[in-house]
Amino acid sequence: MNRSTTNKDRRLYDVIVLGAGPTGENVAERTRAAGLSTVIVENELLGGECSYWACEPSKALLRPVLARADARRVPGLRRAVAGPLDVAAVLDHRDEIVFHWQDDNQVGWLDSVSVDLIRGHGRLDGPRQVAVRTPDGDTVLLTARHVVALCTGTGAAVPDIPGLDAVRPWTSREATSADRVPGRLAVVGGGVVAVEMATAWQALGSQVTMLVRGDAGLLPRMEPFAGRLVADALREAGVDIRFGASVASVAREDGDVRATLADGGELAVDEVLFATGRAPRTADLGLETIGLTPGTWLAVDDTCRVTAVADGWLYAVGDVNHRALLTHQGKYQARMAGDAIGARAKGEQADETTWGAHVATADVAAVPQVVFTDPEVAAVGLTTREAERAGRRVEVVDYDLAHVAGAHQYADGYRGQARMLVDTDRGTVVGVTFVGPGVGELLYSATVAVVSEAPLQRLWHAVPAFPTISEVWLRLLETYRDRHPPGRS
Ligand SMILES: Cc1cc2nc3c(=O)[nH]c(=O)nc-3n(C[C@H](O)[C@H](O)[C@H](O)COP(=O)(O)OP(=O)(O)OC[C@H]3O[C@@H](n4cnc5c(N)ncnc54)[C@H](O)[C@@H]3O)c2cc1C
Ligand SMILES: NC(=O)c1ccc[n+]([C@@H]2O[C@H](COP(=O)([O-])OP(=O)(O)OC[C@H]3O[C@@H](n4cnc5c(N)ncnc54)[C@H](O)[C@@H]3O)[C@@H](O)[C@H]2O)c1
Repeated sequence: MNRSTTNKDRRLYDVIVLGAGPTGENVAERTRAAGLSTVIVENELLGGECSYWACEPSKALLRPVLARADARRVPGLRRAVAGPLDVAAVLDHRDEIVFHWQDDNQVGWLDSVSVDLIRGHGRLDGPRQVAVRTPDGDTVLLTARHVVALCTGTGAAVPDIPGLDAVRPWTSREATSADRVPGRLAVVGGGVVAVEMATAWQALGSQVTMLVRGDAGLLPRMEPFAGRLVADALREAGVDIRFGASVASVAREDGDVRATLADGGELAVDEVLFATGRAPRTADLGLETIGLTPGTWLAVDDTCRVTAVADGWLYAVGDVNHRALLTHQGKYQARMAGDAIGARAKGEQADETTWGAHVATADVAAVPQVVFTDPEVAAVGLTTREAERAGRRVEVVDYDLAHVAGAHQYADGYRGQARMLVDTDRGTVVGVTFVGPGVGELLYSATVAVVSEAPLQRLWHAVPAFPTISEVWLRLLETYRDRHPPGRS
């Protein structure tokens, strides 16, 4: 007997959320807070990629690496931290941070906000309809009175290279959950996952080789000096970085992974990590039942409503809409979209004005990101290249962080760089990039400056404490002022 066709359970909710990553959880919390009955469907672990195979475990691996690097730059402390990392302790701590890949804590939280949970794989089955295949083979049919919110995130995108399946390469999942250190690790890609994981595994004992296609350098979406400073530091740490290196094929022979490069070169390693970007988890979501194409990113308006669907019942929030693939942006979108859903369900107009209560304006104007390498990279708003492409009139203000008193205190021989982009028409800050040890915690100040569109004249009154690295703000303002003395047109 086929239980899936006989054991059907039908339920009605105001809101159905597919995917209980950080985004889905926050959508559900907001729609519930608006008084809407809400169910969330999850087919792996509550907390999503971020909690178990992305942000949390990667930062648990990186924190000791960065803390040790910082300590080694403090006179009087260097010798105390000269030894290798305690790898077993680092991996144990990582396991604790991810709750040993158990989600009981999150289940308690969901209960506390009165959101129902159905475990299983959800698929759309026509407008406002969702069919959930549960782990025991039953099907639960859900109907949404108001909204279905797709928050299904992304998985690793791996290129179609001959031999790849047989090699069983690492993706971000293995790179964040591995329980032993490969002797030799190849990292394909030069983006954020690649640089963070190269930093972590090199420090944990692997000999890391980075294979980076093209000549755009590392972190190609950021200011070029960020990738240069990170590359310099990775090389000093012993990483072999090969630019212009494309992998043509891979094979596993006698336990080794052998990568053949497009230029004919070869590399033998114990594991290969493909850190080559993300793909939306929309291939098996039933998109075809509502006229959309499976496997595609879902384009949305600023309230996260899917633009290609009529009647406004479908939202796509977080990574899956491709606006900004970051946990904090997904949660921000979730707050805005969840409140918009609540308002619309009451028959009210959503506030869609720029920076309004129901729109994710920051996705296009002020996305903050910290890359947890040594040195850290912290950036928000436009880069110089993005400003040029958008035809924005900006002035670039650079400052060497090594000249800031707080940086001297922070580390002997501090190396770092800061860039501020000033909108010359409006006299406001539209982009900031900091590179250097400890700059991650400076980023919120830059985010507030960009989001508040505070005139530079007012920022002079935001006095940074002496002697902190945040005095770089004063130096950036002075640099700009000295180029534009009063009275000079
Ligand atoms: C290695 C790595 C490190 C990262 N580090 C950071 C960082 O430091 N800071 C940061 O801001 N971002 C970081 N990110 C990005 C961050 O992980 C994502 O932006 C974030 O997880 C997106 O959240 P989400 O809820 O949209 O999707 P996800 O976290 O992917 O969650 C989606 C959920 O939906 C579930 N699901 C999918 N399809 C279905 C279905 N059909 N039915 C039921 N459930 C389904 C999945 O099982 C999953 O639980 C990192 C990413 C990687 C890969
Ligand atoms: N600290 C953080 O905030 C953090 C950390 C990790 C990941 N993330 C987010 O997760 C997302 C995914 O990160 P990612 O590093 O996987 O993607 P990415 O898009 O940042 O980088 C992908 C890299 O792979 C390269 N690449 C793509 N296809 C390739 C191919 N076929 N062969 C060789 N190289 C190829 C690209 O040129 C690029 O260098 C990003 O949007 C990032 O913001 C954030």
